[in-house]
Amino acid sequence: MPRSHAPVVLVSEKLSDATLDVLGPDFVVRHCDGADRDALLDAVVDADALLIRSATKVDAEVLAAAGRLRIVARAGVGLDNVDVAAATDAGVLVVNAPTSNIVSAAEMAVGLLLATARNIAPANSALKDGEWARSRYAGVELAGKTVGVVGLGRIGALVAERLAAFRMKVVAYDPYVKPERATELGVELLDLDSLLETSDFVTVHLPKTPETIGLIGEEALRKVKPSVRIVNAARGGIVDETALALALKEGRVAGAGIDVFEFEPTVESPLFDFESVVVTPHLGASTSEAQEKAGVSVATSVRLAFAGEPVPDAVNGSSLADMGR
Ligand SMILES: NC(=O)c1ccc[n+]([C@@H]2O[C@H](COP(=O)([O-])OP(=O)(O)OC[C@H]3O[C@@H](n4cnc5c(N)ncnc54)[C@H](O)[C@@H]3O)[C@@H](O)[C@H]2O)c1
Ligand SMILES: O=C(O)CC[C@@H](O)C(=O)O
Repeated sequence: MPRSHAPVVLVSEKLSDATLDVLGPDFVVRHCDGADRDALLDAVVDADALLIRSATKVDAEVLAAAGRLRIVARAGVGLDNVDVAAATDAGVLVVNAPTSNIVSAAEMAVGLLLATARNIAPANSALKDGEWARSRYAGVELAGKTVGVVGLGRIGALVAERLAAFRMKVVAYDPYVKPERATELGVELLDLDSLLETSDFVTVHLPKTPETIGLIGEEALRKVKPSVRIVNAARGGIVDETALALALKEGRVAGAGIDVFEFEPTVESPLFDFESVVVTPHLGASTSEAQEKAGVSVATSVRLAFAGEPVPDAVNGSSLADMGR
């Protein structure tokens, strides 16, 4: 492809160097800050492809500004920041990298769960502040406890396998999963209420959809054991932060591990008031391995698309030709 005719790829978030290596000289790569709305709206005007992570919101306004756009490639799993229906209407192919960061996300959830069980974060802070507080930070074991996995998809299944190795009983709620899959994983499928009533830990691995927003909210949090610890490394808003803060305050929940927030980026949440809550700034996919896989995956998809080939990870068609491009 001669450089003067090379498609313009707009990269709106930090992606791995491997992403750019895969694109190579066949593409003109430009960068902008996808979280800066005005900068994004300006830069997208002459982009043929847009490469994003979770902080760039691709909605109808961005798609309308993007006169030449043919593909949006999400270097990760969640597509809640992309209006896929509007992209389809605009003839824009949407792809993600659905397996790139699942191991990292699962390991993060297990890490948060262990951190909440053993008070690792507050004990660390207290000791560094000069306090040797052994009795204050006594915790609980995982072995013999029940963990409820809400959403038994790719990440939920990896979490289930890992927590079974800690000798936990694993139960799950996922009305869309095949019972044979649960059996294969050694997981008992339950309805949501039974999971909430019986679990010592609850870990959420759902996509953010109108159905899942607030699923773990006031009503659900009135059904849990007071000793429960809740982990959300899926999406902010699936666990309602205000309802969780109230449940913690009233002693209806013992602790939580939270990687994702309703509004991101944020430096405020009612959950920050609780020592029993460990928080991280959406780090589930932030490992060198996951970022390399995600970047290579989306760059490969972009190459395939512009070569007129089918793109296996496309979610609203299979090639640019399918989108009338
Ligand atoms: N913290 C992070 O950095 C990070 C990293 C990767 C993914 N994620 C999030 O994790 C989510 C899950 O990823 P995945 O790869 O496991 O997705 P997946 O599609 O493989 O699994 C999601 C599961 O949720 C189930 N589900 C959907 N709607 C449901 C509902 N209303 N009730 C119960 N179950 C429902 C589905 O049947 C599916 O089994 C992603 O959508 C993304 O938002 C976060
Ligand atoms: O872009 C990120 O770093 C987060 C990705 C993660 O939340 C996902 O859904 O894949």
